[in-house]
Amino acid sequence: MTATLRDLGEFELIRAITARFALGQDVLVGPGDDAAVLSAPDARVVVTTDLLLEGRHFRRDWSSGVDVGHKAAAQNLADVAAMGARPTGLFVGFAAPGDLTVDWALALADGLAAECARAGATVAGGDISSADSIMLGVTALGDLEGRAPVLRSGARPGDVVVLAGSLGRAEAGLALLTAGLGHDADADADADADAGWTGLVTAHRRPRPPYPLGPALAAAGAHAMCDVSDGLVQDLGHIATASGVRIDLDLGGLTALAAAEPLPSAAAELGADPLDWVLTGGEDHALVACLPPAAAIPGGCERIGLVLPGTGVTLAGRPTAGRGGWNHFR
Ligand SMILES: Nc1ncnc2c1ncn2[C@@H]1O[C@H](COP(=O)(O)OP(=O)(O)OP(=O)(O)O)[C@@H](O)[C@H]1O
Ligand SMILES: Cc1ncc(C[n+]2csc(CCOP(=O)(O)O)c2C)c(N)n1
Ligand SMILES: [Mg+2]
Ligand SMILES: [Mg+2]
Ligand SMILES: [Mg+2]
Repeated sequence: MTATLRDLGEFELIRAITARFALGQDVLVGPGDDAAVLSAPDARVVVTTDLLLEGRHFRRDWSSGVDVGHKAAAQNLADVAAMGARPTGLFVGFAAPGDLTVDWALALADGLAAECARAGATVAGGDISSADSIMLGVTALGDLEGRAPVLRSGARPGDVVVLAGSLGRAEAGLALLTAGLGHDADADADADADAGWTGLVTAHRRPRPPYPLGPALAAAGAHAMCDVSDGLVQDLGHIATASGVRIDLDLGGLTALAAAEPLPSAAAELGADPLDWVLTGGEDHALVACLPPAAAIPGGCERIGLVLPGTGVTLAGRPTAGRGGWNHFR
């Protein structure tokens, strides 16, 4: 019989989970005391928090515990990188039903640890409770290393909009799973197994934000930056509003992204528009930044648009109305 959380009990579970987390270079006191202690030589610490709920952000029949751990960490670590900071520590609030297997909970811890390792961070603490379905509340910290934080409000007309990371792939993977396709893709698929439709499903299960490019874009002089959690048009809309500018997207560049296999073949199978996935798909956690025109674009980033006077987000000068993104209450 497989042991459940009820069998193990809260404190043995905490012991088993925290044994999976190494003490990171920035963590002076990790899990085990009333609070953690992190070093912050720069004294400017970035802090962000996000929820991840079963049924809303993931399904247990579509994602393994390791997958959910990767996703919960990535969702928060990308926000740290989007401020131009280097991720340091993660705090994980975890609630689950008592009949969840211990194996699932420890797989979650392994996924969290592995994604933290991708970003150079570690899990420094958390909390555990019981609940009717799985709920994760993750908080991430990062070090600005002496740089100024890159806000949503700093874009200026003339800036070039650049993209680091992928767009539309997680949304395509979700669409495949929803249609009952890709469900057979191995639930423990390695994040590097990114060929074909399996790679799209993997992108939904384990987003791979380009963490080092957050600090790199900040160092290159980015005026504004955010990660794409809800969809490119919607998230750039936040930059446009906060900065009081218009952002015009290049049709050619985005069409090329939508034309890159396997997006078009998956879209054809589902009767979907791959450009819609690229423009409105969330959860790839790419980084988008507005760079001054003279700045060198860091390797791994590509130009996708231009900042202009005005308001809103346009595509080759045309309104993007009707192309929105994820909204929890609509
Ligand atoms: N319940 C809340 N209380 C206080 N501040 C909040 C709350 N929810 C969101 N915010 C703040 O609003 C801002 C925007 O939050 P939002 O969650 O939209 O951004 P995000 O985390 O980058 O995106 P996403 O949640 O889609 O990944 C952030 O500064 C966040 O701290
Ligand atoms: C089972 C299941 N159904 C739907 C979705 C799609 N989805 C959920 S939340 C979100 C935006 C980002 O979340 P947040 O804004 O909370 O960070 C998206 C695109 C999913 N991932 N899993
Ligand atoms: Mg949020
Ligand atoms: Mg964000
Ligand atoms: Mg959101």
